[in-house]
This record gives sequence, structure tokens and C-alpha cells, in this order.
Amino acid sequence: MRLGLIGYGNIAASLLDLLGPDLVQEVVVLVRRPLDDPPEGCIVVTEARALIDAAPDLVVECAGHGAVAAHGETILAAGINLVVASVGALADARLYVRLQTAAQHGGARLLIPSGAIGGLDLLEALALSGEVQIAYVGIKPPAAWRGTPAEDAGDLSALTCPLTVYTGGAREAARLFPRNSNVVAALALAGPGFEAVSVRLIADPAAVGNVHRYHVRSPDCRATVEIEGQPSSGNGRTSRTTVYSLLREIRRAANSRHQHKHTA
Ligand SMILES: NC(=O)C1=CN([C@@H]2O[C@H](COP(=O)(O)OP(=O)(O)OC[C@H]3O[C@@H](n4cnc5c(N)ncnc54)[C@H](O)[C@@H]3O)[C@@H](O)[C@H]2O)C=CC1
Ligand SMILES: O=C([O-])CC(=O)C(=O)O
Repeated sequence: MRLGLIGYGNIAASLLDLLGPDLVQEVVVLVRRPLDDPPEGCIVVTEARALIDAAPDLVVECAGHGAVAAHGETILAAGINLVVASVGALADARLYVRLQTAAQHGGARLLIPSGAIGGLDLLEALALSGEVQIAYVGIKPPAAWRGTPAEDAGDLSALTCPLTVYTGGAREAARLFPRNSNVVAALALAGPGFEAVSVRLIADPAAVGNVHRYHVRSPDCRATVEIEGQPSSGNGRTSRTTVYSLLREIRRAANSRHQHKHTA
């Protein structure tokens, strides 16, 4: 399998450590500018065209919302399946439609991973049974909120107790916290839609991990899900589960490629 990656940060570096030659034989990494310390054994490119010309079997975006907007359409239109880690970019309804249209024209799939959260299968099922409401609470250590609008809520470095840094809707949360609210977009897109998800974000000096807690209310079910993800060493606001969720997507793509080869 030939894998394309967009971005070479915390997630990409962790993923590369986990990919064995039995799973992926070639990796092409799209970066914005040449790297001083490029990953060993990978082809590094700085143009999306070069990534597409390498004809990867799957591209995994792990770079940020801007990368989805910049490259998503061309990759999908070229018929290449794309896993989008930066799910919150799809809160931009116009971008989401453009990506879906490009996928349709290219005969490719836009794949949304569960990332740092879980329980999306339940939400997908419940969306078929009636209206679903979700109340989401995200709790992270203060450092995870640095450089975000959370800084307007109080002095993050002086917190002695939990501080609510945001309450509002899922679409706005995804836009205001592009590196912390991709999980919220994943919940919304699993079925209930952005308008059905309320969001509360908390900076907690006692938090050791990244907590994602949500309550689900539907005609058929009430559920509470809580996940405490370990922060990744390269980027504390990204839970390590995200890396494994992307690895799962790569394994699924490899398996389906294998099956196609044997049934063709
Ligand atoms: N779905 C989920 O649950 C989660 C999604 N994410 C998403 O994954 C993204 C990456 O996470 P990390 O690797 O932890 O962040 P990171 O900041 O360590 O790495 C991102 C890398 O992508 C590069 N980059 C940015 N724009 C680019 C572009 N247009 N083209 C190529 N490279 C570009 C940056 O220079 C950086 O090296 C986050 O920004 C977030 O959007 C992160 C955590 C969970
Ligand atoms: O959703 C996000 O962008 C990141 C996140 O909360 C996590 O990795 O725990």
C-alpha cells in the first residue's frame, strides 16, 4: 500500500513509528516547506500535485483545518480516498459540500475517523430513530488552551480550579478551537448534526488527560460516554487515541485493497 500523509507534526511522526512494512510499503508526506530532518524512508513533497502524482492508495490529513481547505478537493477529485483528521474543518458547510461534490466526481471517499472520541456507531444508529441531542463537555489542562480564545476567559497560568472557557454551539466551537474541537464535529457529523450538539469547554489544572464526556438523549436511548485520553508527547492537546484511530483507518483501507485484489 502506498500512503499519503498531509503534515509532518505530532500525529504524522507517531503514525510513522507504528506503520510496519507489512502494512505500508511507501509513504509520501506533503509538507509546506522542505524539512531539516525528514522522516527516514519517506518521500517528502511540498506540492499537492506531487502527492497526487505519486498515486497513493489513501491520503491521511493530519495537518490542520487549513490543509483540508487547501488540498481536500483536489485529492478527492483525483479519485483518492481521504481521511480527514481535522474534522472540524467540515463545520464550514460550504467546504463540506465542495468536498462531497469532489468525492462524488472523483469516485473517492471522504472518510471521517473517530479520532480522540468514540461511540459514533451509537450516534449513527440513533440518528435513524429520531431526533438526537448531545451535550458535550471537553476538559483539558490549561496548557492545552493556550493560544486559543480560552485565554479571554481568565489567566490560564494562574488557575487553581476548573474554568469554563467556552459554552455554545458545535459549529462555532469547531471554528474557534480548531485544534481542540475536532471531536465535537465528529459527534455532529455522526448523525445528529451541528445544531443538535451543545458544547462546554473547561480548563482544569487538575486534569491529567484530555476528557471527552457527552450525554445523549434520543427517543430510544439515553447514554453517557466519558473518555479520558492520554495526551500525546508531541502535542498535549492531541490525545494519543487519535493516532490509533488513524492507524485503524489505514488498516481498514489496506484490508479492503487486499480483498479487492483477491476478488478481482
Ligand atoms: N479528530 C480528532 O479527534 C483530532 C484531530 N486533530 C487534528 O489533527 C491536526 C494535527 O494534529 P497534531 O499532529 O497533533 O498537530 P501538530 O501541530 O503537531 O502537527 C501539524 C503539522 O501540520 C503542519 N501543517 C499545517 N498546515 C499544513 C499544510 N497546509 N500542509 C502541510 N502541513 C501542514 C504543521 O506545520 C505541523 O507540522 C490538528 O490540528 C487537528 O486539526 C488532532 C487531534 C484530535
Ligand atoms: O478534538 C480535537 O481537536 C483534539 C482533542 O480534543 C483531543 O485530541 O483530545
